[in-house]
Amino acid sequence: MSVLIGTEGLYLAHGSQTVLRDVNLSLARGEIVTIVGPNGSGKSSLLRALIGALAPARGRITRAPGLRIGYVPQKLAIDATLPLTVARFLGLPRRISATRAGEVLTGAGVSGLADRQMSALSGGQFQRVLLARALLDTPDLLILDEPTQGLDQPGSAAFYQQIETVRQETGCGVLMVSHDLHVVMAASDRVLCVNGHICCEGTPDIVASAPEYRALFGTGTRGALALYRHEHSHSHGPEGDHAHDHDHHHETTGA
Ligand SMILES: Nc1ncnc2c1ncn2[C@@H]1O[C@H](COP(=O)(O)OP(=O)(O)OP(=O)(O)O)[C@@H](O)[C@H]1O
Repeated sequence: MSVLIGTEGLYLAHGSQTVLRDVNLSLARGEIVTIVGPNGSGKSSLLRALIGALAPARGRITRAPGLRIGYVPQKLAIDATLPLTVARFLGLPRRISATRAGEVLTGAGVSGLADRQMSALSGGQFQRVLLARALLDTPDLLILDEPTQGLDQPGSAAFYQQIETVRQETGCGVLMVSHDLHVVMAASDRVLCVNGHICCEGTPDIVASAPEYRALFGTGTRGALALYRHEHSHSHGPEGDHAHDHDHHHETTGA
């Protein structure tokens, strides 16, 4: 198994606030791993650390030599008044050939969009274009932060299907954050459930039946709007003797 990226005892902080504790993970080529967890649980911070945009407060991140990462951000605001075609957008900041633009758009499942205006794309098309941009460097690892935010259920399912196709065609590893619990459970090889630390992890079946996951998300994840209540209390050794109680209400949209 060829490990692409891993962490050992990783702690992340914003200023004096520790947002993630003692994260140990590893991701291999060809795997699709999804991170789930409530809002503010540290998911985006973890992705940002893995791409090198947030320095560890403690611990280590190891990357395979020469690892190429393609990143799809959570949000990308483009001025709607700016005339910018999809092909031009893909060529920022480095110019690319029309052939290459066509290739990555095809890889993202939207081959006909090159000449469209970015401002005229639907939410789903926009996300596909961001995916196409992430494919430009032929990444070994694709990292996606809530790539289906704002998409409806069929749109989300189609997007994840495209990720699966990319994985099959390129053999890359995929790490993504998602709130689409039902899709996550169907589309991932492994799931990491995060809430300030990794609460539980494993195959979707194992995670879905883990008490920590059920405490966060309940037993049914099929509703269009899942209201979940998180109450868990546990302690971690040997140094993390923090017992904590959470009592949050969260709304997950698009689930
Ligand atoms: N740049 C920053 N400066 C200060 N605090 C930050 C920064 N980014 C995130 N945080 C804080 O770190 C914590 C974790 O945020 P993060 O964005 O990693 O969570 P998340 O699980 O991705 O949340 P969501 O599901 O809402 O996207 C939150 O309390 C957040 O307010």
